[in-house]
Amino acid sequence: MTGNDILLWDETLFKDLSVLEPDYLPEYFPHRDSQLNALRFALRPALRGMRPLNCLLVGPPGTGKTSAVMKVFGEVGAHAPGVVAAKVNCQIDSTRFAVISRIYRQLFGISPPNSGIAFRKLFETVVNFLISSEKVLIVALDDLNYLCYEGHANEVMYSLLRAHEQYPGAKIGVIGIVNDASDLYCLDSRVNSVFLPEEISFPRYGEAEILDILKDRVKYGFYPKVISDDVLELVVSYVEKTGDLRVGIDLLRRSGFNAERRGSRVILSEDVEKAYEASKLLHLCRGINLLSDSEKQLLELIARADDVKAGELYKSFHELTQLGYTRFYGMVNRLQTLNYVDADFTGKGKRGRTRIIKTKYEADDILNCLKKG
Ligand SMILES: Nc1ncnc2c1ncn2[C@@H]1O[C@H](COP(=O)(O)OP(=O)(O)OP(=O)(O)O)[C@@H](O)[C@H]1O
Repeated sequence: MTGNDILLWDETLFKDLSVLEPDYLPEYFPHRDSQLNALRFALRPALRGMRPLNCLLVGPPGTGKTSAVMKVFGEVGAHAPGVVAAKVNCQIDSTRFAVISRIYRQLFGISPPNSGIAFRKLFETVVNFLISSEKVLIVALDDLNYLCYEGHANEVMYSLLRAHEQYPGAKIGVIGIVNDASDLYCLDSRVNSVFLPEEISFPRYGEAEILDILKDRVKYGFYPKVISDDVLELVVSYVEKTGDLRVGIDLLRRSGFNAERRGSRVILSEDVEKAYEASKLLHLCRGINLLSDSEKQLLELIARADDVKAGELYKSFHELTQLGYTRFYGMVNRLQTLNYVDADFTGKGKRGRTRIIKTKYEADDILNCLKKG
């Protein structure tokens, strides 16, 4: 190591750390042109004062769904004075009152009166504003499945989508964002018959796409020559495992901190390897956090049991939740689809083949995420 390789105490490797923050909305947003265009097309009627087409954005974590909506909302804000947009994170705001409060705050820039006001009153204030100002409202419901888990999805969707029936002249469109369309199992026919969304799919990014996107973050986030092509490729290989770009951005940030901690001017593969231990949990914990309470209980039973036979697992699950076999079976399949568990038929049971269920991650990592959630 030469003197030049050593970082002085007041020096940093980061040219602009904000570029590596999770909520940063990048200028360069490649590989999502068709999804952005589909969104723009669906929202186009709003620019002419009409209700837009509703949309459902579907794709695994970290594939750019939220960012795509924020990009298009930015365009709408800049070019369409007759349209107002609001984004609600349903993980945080999971009741009808919380959703409308969030919308209120984004429309009026102030919090609604917080004591004693009913949902109906708040909703009417929003709708009356839309009617009198002749504005169209677009609401993005991020992680919409959370409203299903909390049992509020139908009332929220119903209020927004059928507002025009009760308040003629109200024009509201909804963009739902989910990881998996089957997460919306709870929507009833009254909602489905008006939601009828344009489904826009966000597939996992491939290796070349991940590299392209991360190169841009490296260019603006770090000083030149902080990360070599080889080390960046190592980062990409880790991201490829999950397809979650958030892991990649987090990995770059943590690797930079690790190199700084060593007092080095360059990020080495050891900094990335060390950072991955923390970053990989980011993906896992976020995914686990999105599961319903019963799915979390089931995953916890599997993680605690090591390898477990399906029959035994069902017995413990039923004792814990009182849920029946059909729900259990559906949840095991979902945990398998999400890649948290293996549930293959192996060995022989007394009455035929047995299904052995085990986690695909370290049980401790899963239990840690469940504890954090
Ligand atoms: N095409 C892209 N170009 C540049 N950055 C991207 C792109 N796609 C995603 N990102 C970045 O990856 C991170 C995750 O993206 P985003 O939050 O939009 O994903 P998501 O699909 O909404 O994830 P989740 O389902 O977990 O909420 C963000 O920091 C975002 O800026």
